[in-house]
Amino acid sequence: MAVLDVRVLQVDFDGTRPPDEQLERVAALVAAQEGADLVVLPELWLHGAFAPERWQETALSLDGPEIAALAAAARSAGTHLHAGTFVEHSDGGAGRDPSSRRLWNTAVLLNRTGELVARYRKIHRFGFGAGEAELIEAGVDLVAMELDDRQGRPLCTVGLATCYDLRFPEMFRGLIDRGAEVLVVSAAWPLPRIEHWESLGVARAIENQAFVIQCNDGGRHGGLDMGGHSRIVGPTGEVIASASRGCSQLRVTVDLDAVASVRRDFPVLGDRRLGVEAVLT
Ligand SMILES: O=C(O)CCC(=O)C(=O)O
Repeated sequence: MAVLDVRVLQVDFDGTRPPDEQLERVAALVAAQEGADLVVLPELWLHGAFAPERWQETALSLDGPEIAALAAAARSAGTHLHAGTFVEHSDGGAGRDPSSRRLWNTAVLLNRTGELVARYRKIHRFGFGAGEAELIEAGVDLVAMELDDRQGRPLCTVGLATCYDLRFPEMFRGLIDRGAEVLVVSAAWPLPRIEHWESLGVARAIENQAFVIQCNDGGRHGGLDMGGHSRIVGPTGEVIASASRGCSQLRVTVDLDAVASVRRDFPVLGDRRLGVEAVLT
């Protein structure tokens, strides 16, 4: 039986803790996850989501000290780490005006030895023309990546998505077409729409017959209460584990074979009809 020991770390952010303290605290939590295959963190836990005024100042480069600290923590625990998302900058070269830097909301996946193996730049930017939609560049690439076991054998393929992406089912279809069996959603989803977070996570699991791992922020970002309710949903839509609000951790051993058996026993994915408009007209 192929299993994945998953730890979801629903960490908080309140804007008052200095970033180096926040980083140290979260890296220590990751380093404590010995025995995990995959640890997941939420969106913008270091910068603050809904705090766009902080993004230029706190933007980081993926080869900088913050990712190095998290890589050391992943290596120490011997786990893959979905490190959540960061405001990533590309400064376009020395001497360029920092206010004109390009920014992305970028998810980072590190392997068991701390090597950065995948980078996913959020494709769907939230804000309807303001905030993230105004200040952050849109990613263009879907990212699915194979994880391995402790002996280096293939374990499963994870597909990466961030927060608002959850509302766009076609993106998740693209991820399963790239082999994803486990869909990981890192988020800063606000409390007032938490029912959407829950329902959409279940919907993405059912329609794709895949595990969905949802890691939301706790605490307050930019004065907005985050909804928490991180969850792990199975490939028939069953909620395997669910957190409440605030700081919380989930630990679940997922039976990866369930994806193949659900897809074999109820093979709806084989009935997809691409180009359906053409068929209907
Ligand atoms: O879609 C939503 O309701 C929340 C999305 C969001 O907060 C985000 O992508 O940052």
